[in-house]
Amino acid sequence: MTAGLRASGATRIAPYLTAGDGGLDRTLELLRAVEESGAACVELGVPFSDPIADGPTLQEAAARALAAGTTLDGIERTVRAFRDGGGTVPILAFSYLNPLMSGGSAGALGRRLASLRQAGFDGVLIPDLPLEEAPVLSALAENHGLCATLFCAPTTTDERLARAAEATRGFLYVVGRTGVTGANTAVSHTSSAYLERVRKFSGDTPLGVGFGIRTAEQVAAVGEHAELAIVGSALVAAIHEAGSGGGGDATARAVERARTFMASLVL
Ligand SMILES: O=P(O)(O)OC[C@@H](O)[C@@H](O)c1c[nH]c2ccccc12
Repeated sequence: MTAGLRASGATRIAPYLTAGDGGLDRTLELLRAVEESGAACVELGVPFSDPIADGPTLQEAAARALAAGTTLDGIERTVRAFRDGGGTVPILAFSYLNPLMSGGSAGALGRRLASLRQAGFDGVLIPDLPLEEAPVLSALAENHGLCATLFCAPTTTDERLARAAEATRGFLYVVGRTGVTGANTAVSHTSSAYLERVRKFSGDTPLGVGFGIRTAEQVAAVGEHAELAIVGSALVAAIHEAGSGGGGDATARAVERARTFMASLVL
């Protein structure tokens, strides 16, 4: 995955989708649509009742997905169906720790990582994983053939940035600003000083910048320093808006909106 990102040259888009928002059948079609739209990789969000780092848009999307009965097993079946249908875009399970550990008994996390891999996931992104626990989790993920992608934020000290950059796999997720996710609190730019500081520690590791990105201009600005622009809330909101309400084929409208939104991110 890393080699592909570095080699491609241009900034690429990593869309975030909340799995099960609108139902898992819709998620399957959205995966196909974003792959066809040129996504570099997909963050597939596992809905959770207490998503502490998420703003209102993604909280609501998670609540809708849970209300629709979405489970991690169901999400795995969806990714399996996507792979069986020939889908190749890398998919990262974006999940808080709790759903991954909910098997209860010792070894539940390892079993879950194994089944994610079997389903066709390539990696995991766990926003509430403490850096102190990352080496253990990363080793476990690696044993199961998954990469564990770690985060840094503007408040991360140099010392912790060095550790995160060293331990991350795939890319380093650079949280663009403090606060929670959400396109409505977009910053017009993430300071170059911050991204240059991150780059000092990350070397050749690709950087993925996320939080508040919703326009092609922002994607281009991010592209001066990073390989990936991660787009969550704005895309999830656009899809939901197009796909809710009755009449006609709501999923077809949602999927079409995902395509036009992805296209709108390219200058
Ligand atoms: O929604 P935004 O502002 O576009 O930000 C990306 C984001 O959605 C995704 O990467 C994400 C969803 N939940 C998170 C929790 C923490 C960090 C990142 C995330």
